[in-house]
Amino acid sequence: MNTVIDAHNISKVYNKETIPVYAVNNVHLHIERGEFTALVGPSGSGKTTLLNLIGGLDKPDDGQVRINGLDITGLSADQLIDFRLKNIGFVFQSFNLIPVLTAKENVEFIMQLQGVERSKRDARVKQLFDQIEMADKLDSRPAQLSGGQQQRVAVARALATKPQFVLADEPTANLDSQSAANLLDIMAKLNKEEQITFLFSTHDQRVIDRARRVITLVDGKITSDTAAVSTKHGHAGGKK
Ligand SMILES: Nc1ncnc2c1ncn2[C@@H]1O[C@H](COP(=O)(O)OP(=O)(O)OP(=O)(O)O)[C@@H](O)[C@H]1O
Repeated sequence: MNTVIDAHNISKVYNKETIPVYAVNNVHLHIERGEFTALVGPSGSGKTTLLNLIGGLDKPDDGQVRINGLDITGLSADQLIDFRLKNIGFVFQSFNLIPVLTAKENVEFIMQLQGVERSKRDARVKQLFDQIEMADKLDSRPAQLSGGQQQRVAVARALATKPQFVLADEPTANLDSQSAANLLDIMAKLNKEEQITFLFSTHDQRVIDRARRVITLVDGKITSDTAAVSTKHGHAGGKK
């Protein structure tokens, strides 16, 4: 067992003083290294809230989130920023690239913040742009790239510092079907060849079909957790 994410009975309640909304309601979730898992559920079911709690962008009202055994709910705001930089890659539906920077600079940015020396940065950037099949677009600015290309750069940025896992909140929501399929191919390849752990929320059935495990949230609770047959993790299929 190599648990990367261990969310232990976590809850998040909005509007506590008026009409409380249990956005995440007593959720228990384990993610093992190397998973390729989709979080699905109707609009408002709590997917973004759960990803934000796991990624340390928000704190639960109850319960604990452990990443590689470390309880991140106990960290201060500054410690969390540092922890996120070093351990978690984020991909958002709106890409969130910095418009004035080139694709290369967007990917390099966090490594620069971390003081990674130039030769190591260059080597990592080259490797990542080969992996996202965009070695010819290093110097393009986001506005010169298609949505699919921008999202591939966002995936490269998320991976630049070799995080423990990548959280992707509806990564294909703003992509046409061909770009979505291409992004999924790249994510699946990175997962298979480099054992990068992906947890992504989605409404997109084609994305759901590519996942090896599908977790369904309804009203802030996990209502089903299904693994595909014959994954390398030995999940036998059906309900976990
Ligand atoms: N900052 C907030 N203040 C109050 N309520 C919130 C806040 N953020 C989310 N909620 C509520 O929490 C619930 C879960 O929202 P969340 O965004 O996590 O759902 P979701 O499954 O990601 O939805 P979608 O698929 O539409 O993005 C919803 O009822 C939402 O209205």
